[in-house]
Amino acid sequence: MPRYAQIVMGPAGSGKSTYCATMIQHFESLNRSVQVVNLDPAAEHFDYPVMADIRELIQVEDVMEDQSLRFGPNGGLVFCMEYFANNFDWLEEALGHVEDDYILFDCPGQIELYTHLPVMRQLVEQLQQWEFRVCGVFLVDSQFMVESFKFISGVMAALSAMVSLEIPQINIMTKMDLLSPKAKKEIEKYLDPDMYSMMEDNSDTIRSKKFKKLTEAICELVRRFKTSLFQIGSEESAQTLSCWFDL
Ligand SMILES: Nc1nc2c(ncn2[C@@H]2O[C@H](COP(=O)(O)OP(=O)(O)OP(=O)(O)O)[C@@H](O)[C@H]2O)c(=O)[nH]1
Ligand SMILES: [Mg+2]
Repeated sequence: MPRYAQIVMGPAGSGKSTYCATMIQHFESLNRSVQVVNLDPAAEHFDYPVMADIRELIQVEDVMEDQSLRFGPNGGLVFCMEYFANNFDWLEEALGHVEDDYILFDCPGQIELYTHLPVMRQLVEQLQQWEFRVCGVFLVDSQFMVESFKFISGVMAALSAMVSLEIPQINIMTKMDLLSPKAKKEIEKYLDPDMYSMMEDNSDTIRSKKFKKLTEAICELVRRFKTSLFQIGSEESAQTLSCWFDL
């Protein structure tokens, strides 16, 4: 029997740990079991029991205190994640060999982990070798997305993770309860958006022709990306993307 994993990603403070804690409650109410692995070596606390915690392997604080390394918080985190990637046997032992497991990986918020560093992809490949079916869950704070240009930026971050990991990915807007009444009224537009008409709505904001051209080029890039995803056969990811863009 395969095992299942969600890689829970997103910028700092987007709600990853809250999502994991909420999913545990949700699974419990369905009488199903789900386990969480904390992969944030700088985590201070979380509201869920963990089956494994990367801090047992390495902690950012220890790396920063090591005078020979001279890392700050971000460099320290990258060092920890690279150390983790070189020690996947620790994870293998922590996961054990329980069939039919469902595991959430609560990841750190440094966006570079999902854009150009190889560690998350290495993790995905390793999990797949251990016969996990892996999907990505990318969280973005909805408060930063209810304006067209911020929305494009959030979508690009999610897209980077999709391109980098090449796994089915669900993109989630979090903290909807904190939206202003006005933003709540407008949210439908962002759940099923038409990027080109959004640009028209904001023509006042786009003062520079060059900026408008750049925005159009980004929309076109996403449209082409969708096509190329179909070509390489990753249809599930392309369908997720189409939930964000009415292309
Ligand atoms: N109101 C509200 N607050 C939320 C929601 N999701 C998360 N929060 C709050 O947002 C803050 C950050 O949430 P976390 O779950 O710690 O975010 P994170 O992505 O794990 O953060 P890092 O691990 O530091 O990157 C906490 O104070 C949460 O209580 C939500 O849906 N609604
Ligand atoms: Mg967290």
